[in-house]
Amino acid sequence: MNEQIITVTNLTKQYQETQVSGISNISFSIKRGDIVAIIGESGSGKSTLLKCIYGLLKPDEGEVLLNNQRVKGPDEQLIPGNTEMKMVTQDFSLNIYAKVYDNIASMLSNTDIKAKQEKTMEMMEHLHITKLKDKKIIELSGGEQQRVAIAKALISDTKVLLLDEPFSQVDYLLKNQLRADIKRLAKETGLTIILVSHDPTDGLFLADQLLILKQGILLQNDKPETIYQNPSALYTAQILGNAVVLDAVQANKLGLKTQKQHVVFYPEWVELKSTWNSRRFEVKEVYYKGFYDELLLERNGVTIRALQLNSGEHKKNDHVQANIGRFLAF
Ligand SMILES: Nc1ncnc2c1ncn2[C@@H]1O[C@H](COP(=O)(O)OP(=O)(O)OP(=O)(O)O)[C@@H](O)[C@H]1O
Repeated sequence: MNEQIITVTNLTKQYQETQVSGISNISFSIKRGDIVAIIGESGSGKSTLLKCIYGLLKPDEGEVLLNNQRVKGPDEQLIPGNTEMKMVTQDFSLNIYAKVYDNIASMLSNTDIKAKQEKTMEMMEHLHITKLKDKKIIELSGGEQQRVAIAKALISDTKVLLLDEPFSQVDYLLKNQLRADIKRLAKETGLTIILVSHDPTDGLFLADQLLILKQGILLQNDKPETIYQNPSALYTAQILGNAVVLDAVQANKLGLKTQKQHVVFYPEWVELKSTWNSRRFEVKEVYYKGFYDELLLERNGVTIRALQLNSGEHKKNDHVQANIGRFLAF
């Protein structure tokens, strides 16, 4: 069996000829059973790419292969989309007057009623919505509706699940739970998942492969940890983490030499010491974050951020030595 389930080649879709909009010359492939996260700022082309993969939008150039078969565009078939893929959009496409159970079960055939009941109950358990079984969709919160929509997409033995902002409606606790459930489901069932998100932590937590989009261009395509540790552009570091960005003048004031325009590092790359032979910074603010503090440090009029795992160790107005162990220049 082919390891790659999806291959995207030179995919281009422009909405307007004069402006940058849509996506441009995107190529990548996806391994069967992987979770792929598409991350980028608003308007970077994430939904356009997802719709082209699903066959809802016709690309101007390039193609998408699913199991070596070209995905047909909306003008080539009666019902746009693809039967081997399921897409959960932000409007959920549920029958709002029908019950949760019926919405999910409606995806299965009636040939074996017992199997249909068992499978529906099992899927509701996976998504933690068993208690909502007899409620109508209209009576549910946004987050609950989102879980029903995912259950409905998953139950029909789909090969590829496309999720557009899957956790936008759920609270922090449930989001973590759902992310873990989706990861487990993907690994158990061999399902391939492509998700689009504003939230970089979705990609870092969930994905086997991360795609970074900027203005319709694919900037980086790699494992999340590789991209996080080695962002190829300033944009990537900013979008993925809580990166500190200094211009060359500021960097120079801290003794960070560069020929480039910007210096970038993550707060966790800054090492703190209580004694200060050199690199003496003043603690301007301490932000309590639970099991760690984020410190705002200043030296020569330049402010940086650092983490202190030993919460409370350095306090406001203290002086510390801060070594920026590693930085990148762009
Ligand atoms: N139907 C359309 N007609 C014209 N321009 C469009 C259309 N759909 C999207 N665009 C433009 O294409 C670009 C990419 O849009 P897209 O919706 O793919 O971005 P996105 O990354 O999904 O954004 P968001 O995170 O805000 O949903 C944007 O500049 C958008 O304005």
